[in-house]
Amino acid sequence: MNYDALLWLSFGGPEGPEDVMPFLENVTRGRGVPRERLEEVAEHYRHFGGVSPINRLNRESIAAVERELAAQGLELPVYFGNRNWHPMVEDTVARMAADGVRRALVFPTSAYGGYSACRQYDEDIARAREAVGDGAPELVKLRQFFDHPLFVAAIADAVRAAHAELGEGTAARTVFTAHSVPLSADAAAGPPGEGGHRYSKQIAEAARLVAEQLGIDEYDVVWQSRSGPPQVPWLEPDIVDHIDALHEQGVDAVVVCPVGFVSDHLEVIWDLDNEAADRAKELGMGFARAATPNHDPRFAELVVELVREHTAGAEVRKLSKFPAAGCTANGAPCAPGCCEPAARPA
Ligand SMILES: CC1=C(CCC(=O)O)c2cc3nc(cc4[nH]c(cc5[nH]c(cc1n2)c(C)c5CCC(=O)O)c(CCC(=O)O)c4C)C(CCC(=O)O)=C3C
Ligand SMILES: [Fe+2]
Repeated sequence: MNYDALLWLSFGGPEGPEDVMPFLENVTRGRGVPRERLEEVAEHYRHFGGVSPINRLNRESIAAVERELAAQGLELPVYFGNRNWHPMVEDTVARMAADGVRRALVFPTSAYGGYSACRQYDEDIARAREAVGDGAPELVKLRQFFDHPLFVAAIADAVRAAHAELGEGTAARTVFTAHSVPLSADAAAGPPGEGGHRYSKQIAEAARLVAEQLGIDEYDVVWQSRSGPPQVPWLEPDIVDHIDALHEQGVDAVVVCPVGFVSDHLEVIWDLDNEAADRAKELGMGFARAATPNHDPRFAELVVELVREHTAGAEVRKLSKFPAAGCTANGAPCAPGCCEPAARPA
């Protein structure tokens, strides 16, 4: 096999109250996020004792992937590194080099394109290799998987289960959510010359594929967890406002599916299970939240299948017409100028 390891690359999250502010400062450095927004988000973390579930969830997924690799007879050690919190990717890549890893595949914990969901993970790879210097391993990032049949099937089953939770006979509206991004970032998503909006178009496509599998014709795609200064426009509507709008239209129950995320990290459990669920309750609406795919056995199978595309010539399975993007070496962008970051406020 031409690869020595798999690097699991994620966002990171605090693991105690004293981590919260330094973590948030890492996330927002140079991004013009107002102090009040940081204080507000810090409160969300403190509500859970300053511990985000994201690192634990990643460790659980890694264990499942290790079992799946072993079951398929693949000997590939898995390393874990994050963009914003320990284990930091720079430290992990240094350890990989010390362990003699020459070439590794990288699984980013985001299924989509766009700056925050794809290109920023390339930047993390480049930064980590640069920090290690000579002897840093070659790092090949796995492709976007929002349209992979295993991903779509796992989410479709989760949406079906959430509808079942509300009970037979409840006609709940299915609402897909993803992390909002600045409109300028979405406009710049994708290779130059394609018209942009790769991120929001891929979210819409994933939602369409899930709805199609379930035979659902009526559904919505909305956004959550907006950040940044209030004067900068981000993708809308927000899920909480959308619940109000559905209520006004006479909809009496919703199933919310966070199709933009792979695990129940803090933005899912705060923004959906608290804020959106509370609003639905206030309005007397039924509310159920579809599980994210990380605990579904198909998620580990998906990761191993993406690995096998590189190690065993496995078929590149995908359900959409979007090109298979995001697979790059050593942090290069997919194409020059692909998914450039939004202009930062001075
Ligand atoms: C597209 C997207 C994804 C999905 C792709 C992927 O999964 O990678 C994602 C995931 C996540 N975002 C997360 C947390 C945060 N995101 C923030 C801020 C921001 N997110 C953005 C976008 C995205 N974010 C953007 C454009 C900003 C503004 C700052 C900037 O321009 O970069 C902030 C700052 C405070 C605030 O919310 O204002 C926090 C704390 C966590 C971890 C939660 C946990 O700890 O469990 C995860 C998985
Ligand atoms: Fe975020």
